[in-house]
This record gives sequence, C-alpha cells and structure tokens, in this order.
Amino acid sequence: MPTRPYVIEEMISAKTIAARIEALAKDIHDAFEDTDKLIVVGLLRGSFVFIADMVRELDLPVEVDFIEASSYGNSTESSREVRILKDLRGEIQGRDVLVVEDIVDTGYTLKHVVGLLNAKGPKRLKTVALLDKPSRREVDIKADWTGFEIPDEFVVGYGIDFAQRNRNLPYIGAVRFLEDEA
Ligand SMILES: O=P(O)(O)OC[C@H]1O[C@H](OP(=O)(O)OP(=O)(O)O)[C@H](O)[C@@H]1O
Ligand code: HPA
Ligand SMILES: [Mg+2]
Repeated sequence: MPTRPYVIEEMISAKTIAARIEALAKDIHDAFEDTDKLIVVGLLRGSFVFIADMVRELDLPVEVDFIEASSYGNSTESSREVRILKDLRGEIQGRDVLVVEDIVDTGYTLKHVVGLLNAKGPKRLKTVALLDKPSRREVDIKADWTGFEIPDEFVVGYGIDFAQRNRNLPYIGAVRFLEDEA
C-alpha cells in the first residue's frame, strides 16, 4: 500500500552513530566483563543493523539470538498490541542477557519483551536502545543504555522503517510528509 509522499531529513549521521556505538560497547563490556557468555538478543526487524554493529564492537564471548516483535504495521502510530512473531531459539535461564532495541517510543515493545524474558529467569538482563523518544512514553520503561535521545519525530534508517521502507539508509532521518509543508 503506497504511503503519503514524504522526504527524509538527516538527523544523526552514520559517523556519529558509529562513534556512539563504540562508546556504548565499552560501557556494556565493563558491566559484563566477568561473563562466561553474553546472550545478545536483537528485536527484529528494526534492530538488525544496530545489533550487527554492536556485537562487532563487543570484546566479549557472545551468542546472538533474536525475537521478532511487531506493533506498528504500516502506520506511524503504535497499535499498543505487541505481537511476538518469532521466539528465541536458545535458553536464557541463568544466563547473562543483553536486549538490543533500535528505538523506544511508547515503550510497549521493550516493556513487553523484557517481561517475557525476565519470566525465563536470566541471571542478569540489561537493555540497550539506540534511540529514545522520552516525550512519547506511555508505559514505564527505560533502557539501561541509550544511544541518543531524540525529539518527537518519526524516524527511519539504520534498520528502522516506515511501512517496511528505508531500513537500508546508513543514517537516521526524520520523515517529513510533503502536504504538511504546504
Ligand atoms: O516503543 P514502541 O512504541 O513500542 O516502539 C518501538 C518499536 O516499534 C518498532 O517496531 P515495529 O513494531 O515497527 O516492528 P519492526 O521492528 O519489525 O519494524 C521499533 O523497531 C521498536 O521495536
Ligand atoms: O519513529 C519511529 N520510526 C519507525 N518506527 C518506529 N516505531 C516506533 N517509533 C518509530
Ligand atoms: Mg517498524
């Protein structure tokens, strides 16, 4: 289904993202320095680029796993119903876990997934989100580490989509609907 016409305005460059991930990885390394293995869980689909860059900066023994959660469909508004489309492949009971999320907006997705994972009894569970939109929060959740706090703008790129488009942009950009400009 075609969306309303829009342009994308760069908000965070690829270079700035890379530098921030390097710093986040150092903090995460320090928190999990004594781990025998860190299970890094990416939330599909939006986090696929972030997790790929993050694990390559993490100097720790890691296992990579994924959960697929979806709540937006083709809209810029959350349905507030988080559907789990794919569960973890491995066990996390008694393990160290890092959840990797692209963006925390209303907070429904991260809160739901953290609840599901905590119910499996991990030893330690921490979360990292590349982006945080605190002004849009509807439920009480904050990632343990955040890359960038951003204003109330619908963003795309670096794995993040609008109606499944623009995930392949190397930077984060804000969506500007053209008729809004008139
Ligand atoms: O804090 P929230 O308001 O819940 O929004 C954040 C979530 O929404 C997006 O996922 P989406 O449902 O679009 O699925 P996708 O990752 O496959 O794009 C994004 O990737 C986050 O997972
Ligand atoms: O700003 C956003 N862009 C794309 N997907 C999203 N899901 C939550 N917030 C956003
Ligand atoms: Mg999406």
